[in-house]
This record gives sequence, C-alpha cells and structure tokens, in this order.
Amino acid sequence: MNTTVTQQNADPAELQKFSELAHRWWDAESEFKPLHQINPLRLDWIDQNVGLAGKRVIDIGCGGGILAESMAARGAQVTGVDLSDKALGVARLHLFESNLTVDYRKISAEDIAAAEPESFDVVTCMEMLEHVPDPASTVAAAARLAKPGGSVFFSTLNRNPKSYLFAVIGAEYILRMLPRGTHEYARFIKPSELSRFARDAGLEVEEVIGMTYNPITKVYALGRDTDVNYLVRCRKPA
Ligand SMILES: C[S@@+](CC[C@H](N)C(=O)[O-])C[C@H]1O[C@@H](n2cnc3c(N)ncnc32)[C@H](O)[C@@H]1O
Repeated sequence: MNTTVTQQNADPAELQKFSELAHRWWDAESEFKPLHQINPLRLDWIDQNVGLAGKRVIDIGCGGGILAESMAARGAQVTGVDLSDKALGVARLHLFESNLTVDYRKISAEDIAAAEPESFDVVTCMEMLEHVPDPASTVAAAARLAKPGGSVFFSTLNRNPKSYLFAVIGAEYILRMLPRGTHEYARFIKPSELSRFARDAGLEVEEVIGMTYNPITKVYALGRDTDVNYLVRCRKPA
C-alpha cells in the first residue's frame, strides 16, 4: 500500500481494502455495484435540496468519484478528498473518460477543514463514516468546511440486529453483493449518535431519511425506514 497515514483519523486496514479494489471502481457489476445503484437516488436527493448547479461542493471520502463526478455533471464545482492513493488515481483517470472536472486531493477531512474553513456551499460525506476510527471528528471537519448557511450531507449504516443481518450477513454472506469484511458492525452508527455528532459540531439536523433495498426486485428506494441504510441532511446556521 502506498498510502501514508500518520496520526490521522484513518484506519490503514480500511484504506487498504478500498485501495485493493480500486481498479474495479467504475465497473458497475463489481463490488462497487451498490454505490452505482444508489448514486442516482442520493444525487437527486442532494440536488433537490441544494440545487447543485454553480455550487462549490466538497465530497469527503470520494473514493473513485461516483458521486463527485455526478455532482460535477449537474454543474457543481467539486473537490473530492480521500486518503486512498489508488482510489484517487482511478478517480482522476476516469475524468478523461467523462470529460468532467473534479479537483481530487489526497488530504484528510480534518486537514482540509483547517486549511479551508467555511469554503463550501455543500459538503457530502457518504458511506465513509463507518470506515473511520473517530466519526465525530469527521463530522466536525465537515461542519467546519461548510459556509454559514451551507448544507452538509452524510450517509452511513445504522447499528442494530436488523442492520447486522442485512448489511453484514445478507450483503456479504448470502447475496454476496460485497466482499466479506467490507463492514465492521461495531463501527455502524445510530441516527441518534450521528445527529448528536452533528449538533455538537454546530449543525442543525433537518432530515434523516432511510434507504432500503428490496432483494427480490433489486431496487433501492428512499423512505421512512432508517433501520439499515440512512442519510442525514444538516444545515450550518447562517
Ligand atoms: C465505501 S467507499 C465510499 C465512496 C464514496 N463516498 C461513495 O459513496 O461513492 C469509502 C471511502 O472512504 C475512504 N476513506 C476511508 N477512510 C478514510 C479517511 N480516514 N479519510 C478519507 N477517506 C477515507 C475510502 O478510501 C473509500 O474511498
């Protein structure tokens, strides 16, 4: 692994997992299929709430750039940050194919928040908090990056027996949608916990919305069921 992690809110083993798979990031039938499938839903939800065109956006834990590119395609000026060299390499290469512009940088959320506080109209941090040792620190960095009046979006996995059954046993062992070991149950975050992290960081929590997967129809949907996957929309007071 050529990822250097020093005194950062990062787990080298987690970064290694994503680095090893990075070359398959844009293969919509690969381990990243779920991210490709959920992307239109989360993109539309974000766009409907903030109107992405012309907005300055930062995507924390951008990986290969599925969400970052799609926001750029909607007219946003997007910065993507991650600590996996390989994922960032794939993200940069994919720009040649898409002809889009995204400013990809290898920097932690905390470091870019210290360097460029209150710089972004929109902050997104999706499917990333469950992979870091100190999610509250990432949430605080996301809040710091937002301009006053800006919007901050998170998504992660709830922590309860049902989410263990669906997100770990179901997705990794039965349906084999994800490689075994993708998710560590102890790192799942309850909506109440994420809401507290957000409030402690000075954000107002405006919406918590669930995302469900129907294994029969293979369709994802947004709705009231936050038991497994969920998204949170926050606002930084002006
Ligand atoms: C499941 S992927 C999600 C990618 C993207 N956010 C999406 O939803 O399409 C998790 C990403 O978080 C990144 N990541 C893990 N720990 C990180 C950290 N401490 N700082 C920045 N990125 C991190 C991984 O490298 C990986 O790209």
